[in-house]
Amino acid sequence: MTTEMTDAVSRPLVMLRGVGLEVAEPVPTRILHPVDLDIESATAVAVVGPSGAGKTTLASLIGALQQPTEGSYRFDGQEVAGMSGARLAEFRARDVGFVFQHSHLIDERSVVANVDLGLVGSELHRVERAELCAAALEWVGLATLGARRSAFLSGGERHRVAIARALVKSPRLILADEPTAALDQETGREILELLANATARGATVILVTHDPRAVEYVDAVHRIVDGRLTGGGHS
Ligand SMILES: Nc1ncnc2c1ncn2[C@@H]1O[C@H](COP(=O)(O)OP(=O)(O)OP(=O)(O)O)[C@@H](O)[C@H]1O
Repeated sequence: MTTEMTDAVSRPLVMLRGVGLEVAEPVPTRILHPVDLDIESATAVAVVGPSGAGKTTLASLIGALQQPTEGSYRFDGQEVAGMSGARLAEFRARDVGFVFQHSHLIDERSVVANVDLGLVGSELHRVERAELCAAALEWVGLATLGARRSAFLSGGERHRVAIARALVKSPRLILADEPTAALDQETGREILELLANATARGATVILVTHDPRAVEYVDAVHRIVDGRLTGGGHS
């Protein structure tokens, strides 16, 4: 095997080297101290730590929702830090599926129409889109609810739809920020399990969470305290 091939096989999907964030306004503030972090492809990891520690900030840098003020961020070997706004938007649209604390569905639309929002910008034919949406809904266990108006769903069902919307384009990365915070215990577990199972589809899953149960579902846990990654471990 050539060196290049070995690199391609073994390199992490997400590779951060000295990635940090300092904001200038209203006063210069260090939000994230330089972080080195590798996340392997098709694994699930949790980012944990106290409130205000910098978990969401780290996730937003990995999801390219904002740019670091220093360091190198390689996604599958490609440098993301320093990409133009248009290329970042392309990267997010193609490679990242976002799941948030609240499901952010459009209540007036059907379940399947909400899932289809995950394909906005794709050039797929309507029939292919419908097939992908149906497959995503089946995967999250809602195959029979496609036509239902989203306003009539339970909290757990809404989250499943949000996960289907994130997964429908088969992104390589899924970023879930506090996905269980608004759910009861049992439903929270189901959602954690569903997200962790996305690794079987080849997705890499990052869970930002306060939920101590999340560690049971992931391959590694990374802890942030006061804007510093204090070490990670495989669970
Ligand atoms: N753009 C910004 N400008 C100023 N302060 C910021 C900015 N982004 C984040 N912060 C601050 O940085 C700190 C870390 O925020 P972050 O949302 O990453 O924490 P967190 O660990 O996700 O917290 P929580 O668990 O409460 O959601 C907070 O004090 C937040 O107010």
